Amino acid sequence: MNILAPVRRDRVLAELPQCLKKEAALHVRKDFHPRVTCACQEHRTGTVGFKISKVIVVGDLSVGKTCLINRFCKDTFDKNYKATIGVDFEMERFEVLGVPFSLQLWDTAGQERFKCIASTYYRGAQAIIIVFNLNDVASLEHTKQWLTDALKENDPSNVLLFLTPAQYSLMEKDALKVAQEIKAEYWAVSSLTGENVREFFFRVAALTFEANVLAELEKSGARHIADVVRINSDDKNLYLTASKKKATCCP
Ligand SMILES: Nc1nc2c(ncn2[C@@H]2O[C@H](COP(=O)(O)OP(=O)(O)OP(=O)(O)O)[C@@H](O)[C@H]2O)c(=O)[nH]1
Repeated sequence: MNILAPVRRDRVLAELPQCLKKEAALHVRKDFHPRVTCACQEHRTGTVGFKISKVIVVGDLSVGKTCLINRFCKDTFDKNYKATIGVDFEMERFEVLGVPFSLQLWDTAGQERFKCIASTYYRGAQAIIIVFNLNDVASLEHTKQWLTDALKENDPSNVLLFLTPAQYSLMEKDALKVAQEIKAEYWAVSSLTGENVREFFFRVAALTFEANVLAELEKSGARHIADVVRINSDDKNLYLTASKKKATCCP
Protein backbone atom coordinates (compact mmCIF):
# COMPACT_ATOMS: atom_id res chain seq x y z
CA MET A 1 0.00 0.00 0.00
CA ASN A 2 1.37 3.43 -0.94
CA ILE A 3 0.87 5.73 2.04
CA LEU A 4 2.73 8.70 0.56
CA ALA A 5 0.75 11.54 -0.98
CA PRO A 6 1.31 12.08 -4.71
CA VAL A 7 3.82 14.73 -5.74
CA ARG A 8 2.19 18.11 -6.38
CA ARG A 9 2.70 19.55 -9.84
CA ASP A 10 4.47 22.58 -8.41
CA ARG A 11 7.03 20.37 -6.66
CA VAL A 12 8.54 18.97 -9.84
CA LEU A 13 12.17 19.87 -10.53
CA ALA A 14 13.51 19.26 -14.01
CA GLU A 15 16.52 21.55 -13.63
CA LEU A 16 18.94 22.52 -10.92
CA PRO A 17 17.74 25.65 -9.10
CA GLN A 18 20.55 28.19 -9.00
CA CYS A 19 22.15 29.65 -5.89
CA LEU A 20 21.27 33.15 -4.74
CA LYS A 21 24.80 34.48 -4.18
CA LYS A 22 27.75 32.99 -6.01
CA GLU A 23 30.15 34.10 -3.26
CA ALA A 24 28.30 32.01 -0.66
CA ALA A 25 27.09 28.88 -2.44
CA LEU A 26 27.53 25.16 -1.87
CA HIS A 27 28.34 24.89 -5.55
CA VAL A 28 27.83 27.08 -8.60
CA ARG A 29 27.35 24.43 -11.29
CA LYS A 30 24.58 25.26 -13.76
CA ASP A 31 23.29 21.68 -13.91
CA PHE A 32 23.07 18.64 -11.70
CA HIS A 33 26.24 16.58 -11.46
CA PRO A 34 26.48 14.63 -14.76
CA ARG A 35 26.60 11.31 -12.88
CA VAL A 36 23.34 12.22 -11.16
CA THR A 37 21.59 13.17 -14.42
CA CYS A 38 22.83 9.98 -16.03
CA ALA A 39 21.77 7.79 -13.09
CA CYS A 40 18.27 9.32 -13.15
CA GLN A 41 17.92 8.77 -16.91
CA GLU A 42 18.98 5.15 -16.52
CA HIS A 43 16.81 4.55 -13.42
CA ARG A 44 19.85 3.75 -11.33
CA THR A 45 19.11 5.83 -8.26
CA GLY A 46 18.74 2.81 -5.98
CA THR A 47 16.79 3.53 -2.82
CA VAL A 48 16.82 7.34 -3.16
CA GLY A 49 13.21 7.39 -4.41
CA PHE A 50 12.01 5.63 -1.27
CA LYS A 51 14.05 7.62 1.22
CA ILE A 52 12.95 10.51 3.39
CA SER A 53 15.73 13.03 3.95
CA LYS A 54 15.81 14.95 7.17
CA VAL A 55 16.34 18.70 7.16
CA ILE A 56 16.60 20.55 10.48
CA VAL A 57 15.83 24.23 10.88
CA VAL A 58 17.62 25.84 13.82
CA GLY A 59 18.27 29.34 15.14
CA ASP A 60 17.47 31.79 17.95
CA LEU A 61 13.97 32.23 19.24
CA SER A 62 11.56 34.24 17.15
CA VAL A 63 13.88 34.59 14.13
CA GLY A 64 11.23 33.16 11.79
CA LYS A 65 11.83 29.39 11.51
CA THR A 66 8.18 28.37 11.80
CA CYS A 67 7.07 31.14 9.43
CA LEU A 68 9.61 30.04 6.83
CA ILE A 69 8.41 26.43 6.86
CA ASN A 70 4.75 27.48 6.90
CA ARG A 71 5.23 29.85 3.99
CA PHE A 72 6.67 27.05 1.87
CA CYS A 73 4.49 24.14 3.00
CA LYS A 74 1.16 25.90 3.57
CA ASP A 75 1.64 29.27 1.86
CA THR A 76 0.57 31.05 5.04
CA PHE A 77 2.10 33.75 7.22
CA ASP A 78 1.19 34.49 10.84
CA LYS A 79 2.35 37.82 12.22
CA ASN A 80 1.63 36.69 15.78
CA TYR A 81 4.50 34.91 17.46
CA LYS A 82 3.77 31.50 18.94
CA ALA A 83 6.82 29.76 20.36
CA THR A 84 7.56 26.27 19.10
CA ILE A 85 7.58 23.85 22.00
CA GLY A 86 10.22 21.21 21.37
CA VAL A 87 9.84 20.31 17.69
CA ASP A 88 7.36 20.00 14.89
CA PHE A 89 7.75 18.72 11.34
CA GLU A 90 6.29 18.92 7.85
CA MET A 91 6.72 16.49 4.99
CA GLU A 92 7.30 17.72 1.46
CA ARG A 93 7.33 15.46 -1.57
CA PHE A 94 9.24 16.45 -4.68
CA GLU A 95 10.02 14.88 -7.99
CA VAL A 96 13.60 15.55 -9.04
CA LEU A 97 14.66 14.55 -12.57
CA GLY A 98 11.75 12.11 -12.61
CA VAL A 99 12.63 10.51 -9.26
CA PRO A 100 10.36 10.93 -6.22
CA PHE A 101 12.16 12.54 -3.31
CA SER A 102 10.87 13.43 0.14
CA LEU A 103 12.07 15.98 2.64
CA GLN A 104 11.09 16.02 6.27
CA LEU A 105 11.46 19.60 7.49
CA TRP A 106 12.02 19.75 11.24
CA ASP A 107 11.09 23.00 12.92
CA THR A 108 12.95 23.23 16.24
CA ALA A 109 12.44 25.51 19.21
CA GLY A 110 14.80 28.45 19.60
CA GLN A 111 13.92 29.10 23.23
CA GLU A 112 16.65 28.05 25.64
CA ARG A 113 14.31 26.01 27.85
CA PHE A 114 13.20 23.82 24.91
CA LYS A 115 16.66 23.47 23.36
CA CYS A 116 17.35 20.27 25.21
CA ILE A 117 14.28 18.52 23.77
CA ALA A 118 14.85 19.96 20.30
CA SER A 119 18.50 18.87 20.12
CA THR A 120 17.51 15.21 20.53
CA TYR A 121 15.98 15.50 17.04
CA TYR A 122 19.12 16.79 15.34
CA ARG A 123 20.59 13.36 14.58
CA GLY A 124 20.51 12.08 11.00
CA ALA A 125 20.11 15.47 9.34
CA GLN A 126 21.22 15.70 5.74
CA ALA A 127 20.80 19.44 5.60
CA ILE A 128 20.89 22.11 8.28
CA ILE A 129 19.16 25.43 7.78
CA ILE A 130 20.30 28.09 10.24
CA VAL A 131 17.85 30.96 10.38
CA PHE A 132 18.63 34.35 11.88
CA ASN A 133 17.06 37.78 11.87
CA LEU A 134 18.94 40.37 9.85
CA ASN A 135 17.72 43.05 12.24
CA ASP A 136 19.20 41.28 15.23
CA VAL A 137 23.04 41.11 15.28
CA ALA A 138 23.04 38.66 18.21
CA SER A 139 21.04 36.11 16.22
CA LEU A 140 23.71 36.22 13.48
CA GLU A 141 26.49 35.87 16.06
CA HIS A 142 24.73 32.83 17.54
CA THR A 143 24.61 30.98 14.21
CA LYS A 144 28.03 29.39 14.85
CA GLN A 145 26.86 28.00 18.17
CA TRP A 146 23.74 26.57 16.52
CA LEU A 147 25.95 24.95 13.94
CA THR A 148 28.29 23.47 16.56
CA ASP A 149 25.32 22.00 18.45
CA ALA A 150 23.75 20.55 15.30
CA LEU A 151 27.04 19.05 14.14
CA LYS A 152 27.57 17.28 17.48
CA GLU A 153 24.80 14.93 16.35
CA ASN A 154 25.84 14.66 12.70
CA ASP A 155 28.77 13.90 10.44
CA PRO A 156 30.05 17.35 9.32
CA SER A 157 31.27 15.96 5.99
CA ASN A 158 27.80 14.68 5.19
CA VAL A 159 25.55 17.66 5.76
CA LEU A 160 24.62 20.59 3.56
CA LEU A 161 24.47 23.95 5.28
CA PHE A 162 22.21 26.89 4.55
CA LEU A 163 22.23 30.25 6.30
CA THR A 164 18.97 32.11 5.99
CA PRO A 165 17.99 35.52 7.28
CA ALA A 166 14.23 35.68 7.51
CA GLN A 167 14.03 39.44 7.11
CA TYR A 168 15.99 41.90 4.99
CA SER A 169 18.20 44.69 6.30
CA LEU A 170 21.56 46.33 5.74
CA MET A 171 23.46 43.69 7.69
CA GLU A 172 23.68 41.42 4.66
CA LYS A 173 27.42 41.95 4.12
CA ASP A 174 28.22 40.59 7.60
CA ALA A 175 25.85 37.69 7.06
CA LEU A 176 27.51 36.76 3.77
CA LYS A 177 30.87 36.73 5.55
CA VAL A 178 29.54 34.35 8.20
CA ALA A 179 28.06 32.08 5.51
CA GLN A 180 31.47 31.87 3.83
CA GLU A 181 33.20 31.15 7.15
CA ILE A 182 30.90 28.27 8.05
CA LYS A 183 30.71 27.07 4.40
CA ALA A 184 26.97 27.54 4.19
CA GLU A 185 24.91 28.60 1.22
CA TYR A 186 23.35 32.00 1.81
CA TRP A 187 19.70 32.71 1.07
CA ALA A 188 17.87 35.89 2.00
CA VAL A 189 14.16 35.12 2.13
CA SER A 190 10.99 36.80 3.34
CA SER A 191 8.25 34.67 4.83
CA LEU A 192 6.10 37.79 4.97
CA THR A 193 6.07 38.34 1.20
CA GLY A 194 7.15 34.85 0.17
CA GLU A 195 10.16 36.25 -1.69
CA ASN A 196 12.76 33.56 -2.49
CA VAL A 197 11.09 30.99 -0.20
CA ARG A 198 10.09 28.57 -2.95
CA GLU A 199 13.44 28.99 -4.75
CA PHE A 200 15.26 28.37 -1.49
CA PHE A 201 13.50 25.11 -0.60
CA PHE A 202 13.80 23.88 -4.16
CA ARG A 203 17.52 24.44 -3.93
CA VAL A 204 17.63 22.57 -0.59
CA ALA A 205 15.68 19.68 -2.15
CA ALA A 206 17.84 19.61 -5.29
CA LEU A 207 21.19 19.65 -3.48
CA THR A 208 20.06 17.07 -0.92
CA PHE A 209 18.81 14.87 -3.75
CA GLU A 210 22.09 15.26 -5.63
CA ALA A 211 24.10 14.30 -2.53
CA ASN A 212 21.89 11.25 -1.99
CA VAL A 213 22.24 9.99 -5.55
CA LEU A 214 26.01 10.51 -5.51
CA ALA A 215 26.23 8.60 -2.20
CA GLU A 216 24.09 5.82 -3.66
CA LEU A 217 26.34 5.60 -6.75
CA GLU A 218 29.43 5.50 -4.55
CA LYS A 219 27.89 2.71 -2.51
CA SER A 220 26.80 0.61 -5.48
CA GLY A 221 30.13 1.27 -7.23
CA ALA A 222 32.03 0.12 -4.15
CA ARG A 223 29.76 -2.91 -3.77
CA HIS A 224 30.17 -3.77 -7.44
CA ILE A 225 33.93 -3.50 -7.28
CA ALA A 226 34.01 -5.48 -4.02
CA ASP A 227 31.95 -8.26 -5.67
CA VAL A 228 34.19 -8.34 -8.70
CA VAL A 229 37.31 -8.46 -6.55
CA ARG A 230 35.79 -11.14 -4.33
CA ILE A 231 34.69 -13.33 -7.25
CA ASN A 232 38.01 -13.20 -9.05
CA SER A 233 40.65 -11.32 -7.19
CA ASP A 234 43.37 -12.21 -9.71
CA ASP A 235 41.50 -11.00 -12.73
CA LYS A 236 42.57 -7.39 -13.01
CA ASN A 237 41.00 -7.15 -16.43
CA LEU A 238 37.58 -7.80 -15.07
CA TYR A 239 38.05 -5.11 -12.48
CA LEU A 240 39.27 -2.64 -15.10
CA THR A 241 36.42 -3.46 -17.46
CA ALA A 242 33.90 -2.73 -14.75
CA SER A 243 35.53 0.61 -13.99
CA LYS A 244 35.72 1.56 -17.63
CA LYS A 245 32.07 0.76 -18.17
CA LYS A 246 31.18 2.93 -15.24
CA ALA A 247 33.34 5.71 -16.60
CA THR A 248 31.80 5.69 -20.08
CA CYS A 249 28.20 5.76 -18.98
CA CYS A 250 28.64 8.17 -16.08
CA PRO A 251 31.39 10.79 -16.24
N1 LIG B 1 8.38 41.05 8.79
C1 LIG B 1 8.63 39.77 8.90
N2 LIG B 1 8.34 39.14 10.06
C2 LIG B 1 8.61 37.83 10.15
C3 LIG B 1 9.19 37.10 9.08
N3 LIG B 1 9.33 35.81 9.48
C4 LIG B 1 8.85 35.75 10.73
N4 LIG B 1 8.42 36.95 11.14
C5 LIG B 1 7.82 37.27 12.46
O1 LIG B 1 8.74 36.88 13.47
C6 LIG B 1 8.06 36.32 14.59
C7 LIG B 1 8.61 34.98 14.96
O2 LIG B 1 8.38 34.07 13.92
P1 LIG B 1 8.44 32.46 14.17
O3 LIG B 1 8.48 31.86 12.82
O4 LIG B 1 7.38 32.03 15.08
O5 LIG B 1 9.84 32.32 14.92
P2 LIG B 1 10.62 30.97 15.35
O6 LIG B 1 12.04 31.15 14.95
O7 LIG B 1 9.92 29.77 14.83
O8 LIG B 1 10.48 31.07 16.94
P3 LIG B 1 10.68 29.87 18.05
O9 LIG B 1 9.60 28.89 17.83
O10 LIG B 1 10.59 30.55 19.37
O11 LIG B 1 12.04 29.29 17.89
C8 LIG B 1 6.56 36.28 14.23
O12 LIG B 1 5.90 37.34 14.86
C9 LIG B 1 6.54 36.45 12.74
O13 LIG B 1 5.38 37.09 12.28
C10 LIG B 1 9.47 37.80 7.85
O14 LIG B 1 9.98 37.25 6.88
N5 LIG B 1 9.19 39.13 7.84
